[in-house]
Amino acid sequence: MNVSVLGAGAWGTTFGQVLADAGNKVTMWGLEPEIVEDINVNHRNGSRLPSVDRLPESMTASNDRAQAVRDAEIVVVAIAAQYAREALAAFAEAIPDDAIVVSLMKGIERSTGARMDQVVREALQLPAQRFAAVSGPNLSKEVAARQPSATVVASSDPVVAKTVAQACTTSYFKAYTSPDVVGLELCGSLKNVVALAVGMCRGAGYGENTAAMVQTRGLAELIALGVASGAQEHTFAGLAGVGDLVATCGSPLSRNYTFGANLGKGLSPEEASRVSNGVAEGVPTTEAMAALGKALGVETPLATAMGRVLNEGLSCGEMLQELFASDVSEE
Ligand SMILES: NC(=O)C1=CN([C@@H]2O[C@H](COP(=O)(O)OP(=O)(O)OC[C@H]3O[C@@H](n4cnc5c(N)ncnc54)[C@H](O)[C@@H]3O)[C@@H](O)[C@H]2O)C=CC1
Ligand SMILES: O=C(CO)COP(=O)(O)O
Repeated sequence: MNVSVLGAGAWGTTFGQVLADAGNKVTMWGLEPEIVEDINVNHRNGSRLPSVDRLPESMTASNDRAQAVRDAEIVVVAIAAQYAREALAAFAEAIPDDAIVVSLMKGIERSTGARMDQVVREALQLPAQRFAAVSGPNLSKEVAARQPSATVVASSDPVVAKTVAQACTTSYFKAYTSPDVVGLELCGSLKNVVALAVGMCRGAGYGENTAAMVQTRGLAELIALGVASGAQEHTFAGLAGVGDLVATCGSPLSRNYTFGANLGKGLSPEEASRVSNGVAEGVPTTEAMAALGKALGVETPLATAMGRVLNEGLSCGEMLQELFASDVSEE
């Protein structure tokens, strides 16, 4: 198939390689002219994905929006979540009327509280049947090294989910399908907030018990928010839920975990941001997660405490005390 990938960051480029390995013709669109040139001339993305020496020949890149999506049967979006709406508006006229649009993004829009399925569909005036979301335990460097990994493709249309899953299936990358778009979106975006908190505990020097406590209580928050939003509970027990939580909360390859670890070591959010290699989506999503909890009447002690870390400079010890402050209650 002809597939266009909008956003030539670490994951956009890695997923482009997966699609090319699966036999598709892949056109990347990148904002940065030097990245587009690097892909076309050197078959590399040295700034965002330096671990890959040579990208497949069937991957090319363009700065020209109309040219990048002209023949697309599938358009994949991998842009930092807070900029997605504005960036996509510029593609609205150019994307072919029958193309499927796939979001790889894991964030909540801070200014509106919208999930990425909502942002993409609003920005492109896209019916639900032409949308799919992809989410799972997919640390880009590991997938780029073609280590065996799996993901989930969710769409309200099972044919669309299957089409996208087939388009990104390779000998090392396995895609499962799901009808639960809302659950998948919430798993992918909200686990980043938990990864910030677990990373913070690790950076501060705490061990397995503390990390397990924060990760598990975080999962409980994800499930409560998901169920109140109409998601299916079992999505949270799958690859996109527990699977991605385990990968992201356990790896220094995760930007969210690393951002949190730097906070735990005593860096301010601004300092942690400066040394971050790529977008840490959990930072703007923290506020959105706490706001979602308020709107749905769901308690979000972890997101609320992490919000205070980011906005008021709470230390890791103070953040954990916030979690301990509630009355004795059933788990
Ligand atoms: N890296 C990973 O392991 C994974 C990342 N994701 C998600 O995929 C999304 C993209 O992540 P990465 O590519 O890794 O991030 P990155 O930080 O490497 O790249 C971000 C991309 O957003 C683009 N961008 C930023 N502002 C823009 C604007 N105003 N207009 C157009 N483009 C703009 C940048 O040019 C860049 O291509 C994020 O939501 C992330 O959570 C999902 C799974 C795995
Ligand atoms: O979502 C990811 C792995 O599944 C990537 O996590 P980071 O965005 O924290 O690097």
